[in-house]
Amino acid sequence: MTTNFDKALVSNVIETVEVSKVIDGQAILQNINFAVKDGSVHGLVGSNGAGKTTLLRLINGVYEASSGEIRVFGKTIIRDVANIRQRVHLVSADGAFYPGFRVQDLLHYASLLYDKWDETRAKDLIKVLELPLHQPIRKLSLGMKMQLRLAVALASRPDVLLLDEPTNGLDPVVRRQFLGLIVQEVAGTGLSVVFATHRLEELEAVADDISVLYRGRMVLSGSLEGFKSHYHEIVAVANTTIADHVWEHPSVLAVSSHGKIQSCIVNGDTSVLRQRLVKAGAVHVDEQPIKFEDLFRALMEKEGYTRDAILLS
Ligand SMILES: Nc1ncnc2c1ncn2[C@@H]1O[C@H](COP(=O)(O)OP(=O)(O)OP(=O)(O)O)[C@@H](O)[C@H]1O
Repeated sequence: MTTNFDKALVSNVIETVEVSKVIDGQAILQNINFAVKDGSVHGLVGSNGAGKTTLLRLINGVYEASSGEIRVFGKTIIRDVANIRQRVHLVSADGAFYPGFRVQDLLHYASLLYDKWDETRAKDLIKVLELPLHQPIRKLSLGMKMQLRLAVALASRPDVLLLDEPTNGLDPVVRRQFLGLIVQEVAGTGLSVVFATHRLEELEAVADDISVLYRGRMVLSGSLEGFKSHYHEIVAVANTTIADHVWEHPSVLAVSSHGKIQSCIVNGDTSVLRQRLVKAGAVHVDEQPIKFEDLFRALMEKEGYTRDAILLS
């Protein structure tokens, strides 16, 4: 039986409802609710080992959920993996390749595998990515292999592209080209993308929505615009250290101090805190937009995720 996908009827191309994954008795993901809007780029970030790859593998049907439900285009995926892989393409550095194949052999193989294979698109991509058609795949560099994976993925004309740390190993010029291709594809074809990465500045440039995982739990999910309008950085300059209790407010996510300059990340209205800071002796209080990277760090710190530097003697 094949699933009859009807993209036109759904606004979320991917939905996970209370999804958990247990491997060898270890809870890898717990009660994950995650939704990807049609035609959007959804960034997936988190600490190392948070469960990003596992979530992508669940969506692509590599893994089966231990509990909960995964819907692709509104349909539960459980027993239709082959059909899903025609429409939901996972690109990751450890994806299987046939190292003895030449680039052109792989393209031929992919053309037989994918129903919607676009030969013209494949040739164009190989050309712009400057990939050597006659070279065995085992002789390609890490970055070239990733570019080949992207070319195969885009030429297979998926509805959803799952990218697992796709820009690892790419030089800055190729990385920019790679991101440009993704954005172009989303704008031109309505492709939806889930983009797992540690490069938060890349996500700020391309993502519509961002979800943050920490130790198998979803700690934040929403639109990048929404985060930017809700979270702000308050910077206070004071001649003395502002007492800890002044910063203690439910809206304050994290506080940091650099001598006379102290700052914090605030969720929501900043007016109460600003007044408290002035009362506590701040001579200058300023509010500025937040970078997602700073919000991410503050969230991780709040979750208790910190690392000390290794001191070498
Ligand atoms: N097949 C497996 N068997 C046992 N444990 C696994 C397996 N796959 C993943 N894990 C564990 O699940 C957790 C989440 O791993 P996952 O690769 O999904 O995280 P990630 O967020 O992609 O990490 P990173 O950013 O470091 O790539 C880790 O603790 C990992 O060791």
